[in-house]
Amino acid sequence: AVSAGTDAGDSRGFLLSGTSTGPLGARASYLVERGTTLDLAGAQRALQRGNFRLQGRTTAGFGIAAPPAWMHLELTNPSGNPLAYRLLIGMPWLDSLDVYLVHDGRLLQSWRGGDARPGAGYLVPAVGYVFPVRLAPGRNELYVRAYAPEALMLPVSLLTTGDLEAAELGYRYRYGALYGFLLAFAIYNLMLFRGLRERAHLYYALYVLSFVVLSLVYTGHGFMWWWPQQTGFQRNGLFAAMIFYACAGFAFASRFLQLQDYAPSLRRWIGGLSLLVMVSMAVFIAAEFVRAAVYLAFGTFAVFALGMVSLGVFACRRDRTVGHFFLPAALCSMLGLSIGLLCALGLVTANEWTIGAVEIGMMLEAILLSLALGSRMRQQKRARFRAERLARIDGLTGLLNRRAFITDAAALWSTAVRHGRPMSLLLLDIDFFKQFNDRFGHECGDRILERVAKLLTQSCREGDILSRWGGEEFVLLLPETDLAQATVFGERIRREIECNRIAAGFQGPPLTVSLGAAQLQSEITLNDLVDAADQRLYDAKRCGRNRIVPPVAEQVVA
Ligand SMILES: Nc1nc2c(ncn2[C@@H]2O[C@H](COP(=O)(O)OP(=O)(O)OP(=O)(O)O)[C@@H](O)[C@H]2O)c(=O)[nH]1
Repeated sequence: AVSAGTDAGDSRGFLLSGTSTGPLGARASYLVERGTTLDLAGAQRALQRGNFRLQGRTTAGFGIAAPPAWMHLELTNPSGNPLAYRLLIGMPWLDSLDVYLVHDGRLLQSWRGGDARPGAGYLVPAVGYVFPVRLAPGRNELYVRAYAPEALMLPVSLLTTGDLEAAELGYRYRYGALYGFLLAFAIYNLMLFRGLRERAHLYYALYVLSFVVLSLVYTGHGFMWWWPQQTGFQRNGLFAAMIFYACAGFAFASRFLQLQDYAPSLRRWIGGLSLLVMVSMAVFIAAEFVRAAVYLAFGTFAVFALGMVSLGVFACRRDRTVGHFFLPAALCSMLGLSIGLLCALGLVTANEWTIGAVEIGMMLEAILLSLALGSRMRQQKRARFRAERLARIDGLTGLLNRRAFITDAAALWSTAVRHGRPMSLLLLDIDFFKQFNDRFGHECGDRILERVAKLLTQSCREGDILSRWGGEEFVLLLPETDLAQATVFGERIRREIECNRIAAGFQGPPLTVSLGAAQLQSEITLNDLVDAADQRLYDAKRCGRNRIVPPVAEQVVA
């Protein structure tokens, strides 16, 4: 939205044409205020003495924890009429900003801005400080004194009202999208944490939210809209959010990369250092050690940028699948963060893209991590499903175990009781299994159990519940089956096992089974039904084995 104006001035001045100028940093000269504080007259004298220096960059940078700096810019209006412009100092986190417009050596107007002063005068969030200047015909001079203890840069340009509005609109869309996306992502992770109780989601939500707070502070959105009078909060909020962002990021990385499984001491170190950094920052803020807070915040950021990528590499080297998702995501955000840091240190020229690199990196990271979290969730779901399945299954026969039987039977039980439907239970026990085991060995015993299980599975109808009750005992719950039908079914099984030569291959007597059958009666529990069948199984054993009780002929009396 910004076009370069006509430049026919000398290396320090700028000839205005009425259109927007590009960044004017290379046209201005600068003086860093060391020791004594200068007022306008002092700055003018320093200029005359030749103490102002060119930086030769489109945007001047003074690094972190820098003292206040002065800028002087000559603007020549060659037309016969005043030119109205918006002077844009594109740095929303300046603590103090004094702008003086001098014409023919006379002060025409001055403005005061900066977020160390209550009220958000002249601040346009994300865009910077905007002053309405009228540049009279002839030679105008701008003197700007700026101070930002965190990181000082001075992106200066003159915009027409239309170009400024277009730029503002662009920023509004950009931050609307950024905050909307990140907040939705944070809420999504908080909900996942609530449902799954997995702390990686909580830490990620905190990490994203602290970035949003950090961005609200440094773009001035928070100061403009929510806390225009709280200058202390504006300054300390930045330091606190920087530290919290890094610590939440490390906590998330430790958890997400499951460091506790293969690098528990590294995890403890990260936790300990994070705590130390947070406590130190709290002390610096309370004691108003601003320089110490600045160094700690930026130092932590640098360690964070390196640390996140190193953790990703470490996890990949340990063959952790999550590392392969994490590393590219961390690379995106850390690249953005590093560009932002270099920009703050004055090592990279500040512009819309270098200052916004952190946000772009953060968006990319969130997108990549949402894929990673999704895949991790899928993996965990599969593992949980496997574990749940294994917990229900008898390892030898592959049938349901006793616990799973009781759970599954409960559902059928209540339906049968509610609707007065018949239901029966068969308890089956292999005869003389001990002898068989003793004679042919435990291994052969196992094979027999597997074969009996297979035969029972093939004999069952859909809807029956078959389970290994324990040892060489099996149970069958038969819905929609009365006692007569159950005993017929049980008898068929008994005969099949007897004739099927289950124990073929072993030179021994044919394998037989005994069964007890019982039918659901009103007012009894599943336990009662099992007990009744067990009693009959005992009777079957007592009466010589290889039979079902009640026998098929007695169905009517049961
Ligand atoms: N191979 C094998 N044997 C098992 C398993 N579970 C239990 N057993 C054996 O099954 C045998 C059951 O013996 P008992 O309870 O005396 O019953 P039985 O020999 O079948 O005699 P009756 O039931 O009275 O006909 C024991 O020797 C157990 O060690 C298993 O998973 N594999």
